[in-house]
Amino acid sequence: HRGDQKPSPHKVNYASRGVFAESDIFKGDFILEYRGDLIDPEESKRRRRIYHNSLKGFMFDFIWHGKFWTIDAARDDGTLGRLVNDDHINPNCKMKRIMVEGKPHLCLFALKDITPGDEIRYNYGDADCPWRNQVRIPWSCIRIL
Ligand SMILES: C[S@@+](CC[C@H](N)C(=O)[O-])C[C@H]1O[C@@H](n2cnc3c(N)ncnc32)[C@H](O)[C@@H]1O
Repeated sequence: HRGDQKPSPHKVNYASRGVFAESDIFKGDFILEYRGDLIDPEESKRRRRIYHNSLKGFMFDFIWHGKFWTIDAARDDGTLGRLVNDDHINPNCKMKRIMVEGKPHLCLFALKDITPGDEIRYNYGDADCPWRNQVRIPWSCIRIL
């Protein structure tokens, strides 16, 4: 859905995409995975150098076994994880690191019951997210779990 077509309970008025519940989701439910390329810091740095600013906002940095990793979801593969927006004040879900066959996956779980029409949002973390200060710079947010 586009955020400007469906009313969001968060009342943030920016022209962008977001993810909205179509059915009931219950506290603790798995919602979706943040899918993309799992890359190391060197590759992450290389891609950040060549990416347009608008693509950098799809790079999700996290720490796993004491090392930095990135899931790069810049390529639009049709999955929804890359379209979920930030809410650092009252998020309704949380991104967690899940190990599957020795590799980390980023999975979103409901923090509370979510009803149809609610926008799905998680806290991007201690990130430098310009929109949190009401400054409209629509690019680059580095998330660190
Ligand atoms: C992973 S994308 C989320 C999907 C994005 N809204 C889109 O349409 O592609 C992250 C980007 O979404 C935007 N974004 C996420 N949360 C936001 C918020 N609370 N307010 C304004 N922009 C937000 C920022 O541009 C950020 O770099």
